[in-house]
Amino acid sequence: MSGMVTQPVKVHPCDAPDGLISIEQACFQAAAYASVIKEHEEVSLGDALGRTLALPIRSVMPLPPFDQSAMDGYALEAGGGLPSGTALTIAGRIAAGDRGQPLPKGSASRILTGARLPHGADAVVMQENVANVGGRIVLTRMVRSGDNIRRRGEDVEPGEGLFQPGERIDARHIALLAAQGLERISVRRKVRIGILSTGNELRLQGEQLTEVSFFDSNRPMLLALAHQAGADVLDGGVIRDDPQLIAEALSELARHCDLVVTTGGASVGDEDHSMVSLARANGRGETLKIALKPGKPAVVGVIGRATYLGLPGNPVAALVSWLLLGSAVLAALDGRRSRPLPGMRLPMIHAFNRRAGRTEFAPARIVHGNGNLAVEILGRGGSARLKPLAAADGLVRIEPLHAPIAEGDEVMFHPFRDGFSV
Ligand SMILES: Nc1nc2c(c(=O)[nH]1)N[C@H]1C(S)=C(S)[C@@H](COP(=O)(O)OP(=O)(O)OC[C@H]3O[C@@H](n4cnc5c(N)ncnc54)[C@H](O)[C@@H]3O)O[C@H]1N2
Ligand code: MOO
Repeated sequence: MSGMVTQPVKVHPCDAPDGLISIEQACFQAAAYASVIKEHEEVSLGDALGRTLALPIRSVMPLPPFDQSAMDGYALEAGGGLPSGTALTIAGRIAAGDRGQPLPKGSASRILTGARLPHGADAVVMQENVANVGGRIVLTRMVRSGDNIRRRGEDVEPGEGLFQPGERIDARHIALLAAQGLERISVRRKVRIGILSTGNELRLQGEQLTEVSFFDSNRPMLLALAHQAGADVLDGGVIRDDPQLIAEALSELARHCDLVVTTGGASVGDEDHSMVSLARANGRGETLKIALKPGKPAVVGVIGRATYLGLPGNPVAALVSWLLLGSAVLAALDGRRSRPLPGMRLPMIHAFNRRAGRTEFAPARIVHGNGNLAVEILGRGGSARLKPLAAADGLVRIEPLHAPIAEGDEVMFHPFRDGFSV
């Protein structure tokens, strides 16, 4: 994936059979229609999760803020080193949060983890490495200056650059910002995503089905994925296969959104209206044919200031296309680096026959084969099937030339998890 790529990606011939473009090229082309959201706002640290930093952040204080003990034990002056067998009298006790007293010469102070090192001490010996003998400690191993001390500023120096704009805030960033005492940060406005489904066959939940209709599942899925991605979401409903109606709905959503997503009508059938509707909405764009299975057809473009993504109608295709193209566009809108989906290589528990040519994604679950982890593909080839997708632990990604797949062959496995999306 490549949201922030600045040059076209070279397409390897193997990645692009029959004039299909590679996934990287498709992501680049989709992201090229998006420009970074300029507006930003201040939020409290408590509301910063999932937001994208708008301004750089420098440290305002050193971390740790003072020299402190890394262990429960005894603070002492080791100087050039104290050999095993050295005996020291115990003077005082300093717990975390105590001010403590300066260390008298030739003595050791009881100290607990996180407590400020007393004046005069330059090392801490762990309590496991001393013997207590009548109010004194006897070292049971050599202690050197600096042992078990966290130095002021060893983690963060004052004035050091911490984060650049485009950093997406998660719990780790919140921890560091909180340790700096920062209460509010500047983040970009949330991306606004409008989503609609197209298709005469589709009905909203609660509507009456006929013998030729069924319920729309893509729009609810994509609304959930957009929420998971931290966006503000607008529901554009279900629109009939009428380019004029679709164009009007697109224009309306584009007025309020940074990204408009449709599913259905991305392909070449008589009722595939994405491209025509885009033009009628005074947008511009292009149809992509991607070396991707499922998710070959997609339309990418722009309507006014909104980026447009026309995803294929088959539900698994819509999901895979969203995870690839959607994440590239969202990263570009958010001014973030688009990162690859997290994944790990795992062996297949079974053989899998397929045609070489396209990168293939398939729902899969993790199984324990001979005590090791392996993956099993679910619902073979069903890009319209929802149950295997819902039962899966993630998606396997099979490289274009990997065919057929033998039992034990390694494939990339991308786990589903909370926030799995973009
Ligand atoms: N002659 C060709 N036919 C098709 C091609 C092709 O290259 N040549 N590509 C196939 C592939 S691959 C896919 S994927 C689909 C993509 O088609 P569209 O994006 O035009 O989608 P539709 O035809 O409108 O729908 C496909 C399928 O998905 C169902 N669908 C659509 N929207 C929803 C929804 N919101 N919720 C649930 N299900 C939905 C729809 O009823 C169809 O069954 O085209 C192939 N054909
Ligand atoms: O996108 Mo289609 O088969 O590739 O489902």
